[in-house]
Amino acid sequence: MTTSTRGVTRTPAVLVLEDGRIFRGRAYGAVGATFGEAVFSTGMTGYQETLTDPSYHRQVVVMTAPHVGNTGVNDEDMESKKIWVSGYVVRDPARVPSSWRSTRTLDEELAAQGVVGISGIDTRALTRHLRERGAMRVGIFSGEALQDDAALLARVQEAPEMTGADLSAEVATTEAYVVPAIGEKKFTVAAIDLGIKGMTPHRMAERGIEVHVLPATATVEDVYAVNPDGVFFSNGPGDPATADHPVSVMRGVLERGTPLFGICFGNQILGRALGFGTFKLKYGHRGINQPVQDRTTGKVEVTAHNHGFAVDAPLDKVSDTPYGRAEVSHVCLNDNVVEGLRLLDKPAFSVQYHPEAAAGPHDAAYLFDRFTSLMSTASMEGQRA
Ligand SMILES: NC(=O)CC[C@H](N)C(=O)O
Repeated sequence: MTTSTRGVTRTPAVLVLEDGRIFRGRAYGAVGATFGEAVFSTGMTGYQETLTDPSYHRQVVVMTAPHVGNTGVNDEDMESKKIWVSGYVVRDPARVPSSWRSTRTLDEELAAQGVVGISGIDTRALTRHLRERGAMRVGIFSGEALQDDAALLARVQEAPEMTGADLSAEVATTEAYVVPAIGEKKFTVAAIDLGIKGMTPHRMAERGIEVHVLPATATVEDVYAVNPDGVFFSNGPGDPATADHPVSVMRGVLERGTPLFGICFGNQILGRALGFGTFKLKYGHRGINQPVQDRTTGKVEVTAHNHGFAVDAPLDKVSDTPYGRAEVSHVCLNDNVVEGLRLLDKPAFSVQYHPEAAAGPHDAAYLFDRFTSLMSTASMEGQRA
């Protein structure tokens, strides 16, 4: 038996960073070898939502919270059908989960899904290292995958980098599907799935929106075939610089002036569609307590984040774009990173963070209401025309 149902195992494991720093611990979840980009998340709760967020595809997530797995795993909090992180790093796994909703331990779930992890390492030291040196490639090795350190390091250095990675098609649906409105149907939205989280269509459905989730490969014609009142671009993994197809679809939507909303990858795509660049942050934002200011109201909200890239747009001026004037609507108060964009002459906006709040605070839920009111206004104008 190489893993234990109680999160405690004596099977040695090693975490090797691409710059040669090594941490030794114990296997957690599946035993074997895995690779990805090492990133840290500061969320103290919500690990199940983090693990199943498709935006974490090809990332090895380091939890800064020292005790992980306390509430076990249930069937309700999944953001997608499976765990997407490529590896998981925790300090001290819970030995006995305690929640009335829990049906199994986190360790069992990781093992059942073949997700290689490591526990018993100094996650604070690892996080400080990533904060100083930046997110970088990493490997976790246990069981038969253990070799001498130099051989493991060579394997890590051969793994693909996140910069330049085009990953949406690896996580998105291949078939369109519909999430029905809850209660009276008021609007139809075409949602481009670049790695969508389950809570996002749900938040729209709660507001009377019927959501047609379309594959990442959907064309402008596919979008308008559902006769949408609004178009949504989802979160997703990878480097936004590679997302040429969604950028061209979004430009088609902007040309027609249909109400448009984007979250995270969707914000980066709006940035690119408007002609701004995107860049890789040194170590990104991942957690559920990031302060963001909505510059349109001055209010500060506490928000959920998971992004490693950001839009490069001027904070202090309105920009002229091919689709009219645009401005930075939201900014992160920790580091002044662009957290939202809006057009002044068209009903289009986006945020870099996660108003669907899975997991996370609900401060930003008003953004779904903003999208709904853009659709209401557009439909009233349509009736007047
Ligand atoms: N959650 C997301 O949509 C992440 C977007 C992008 N992959 C990034 O890391 O910045």
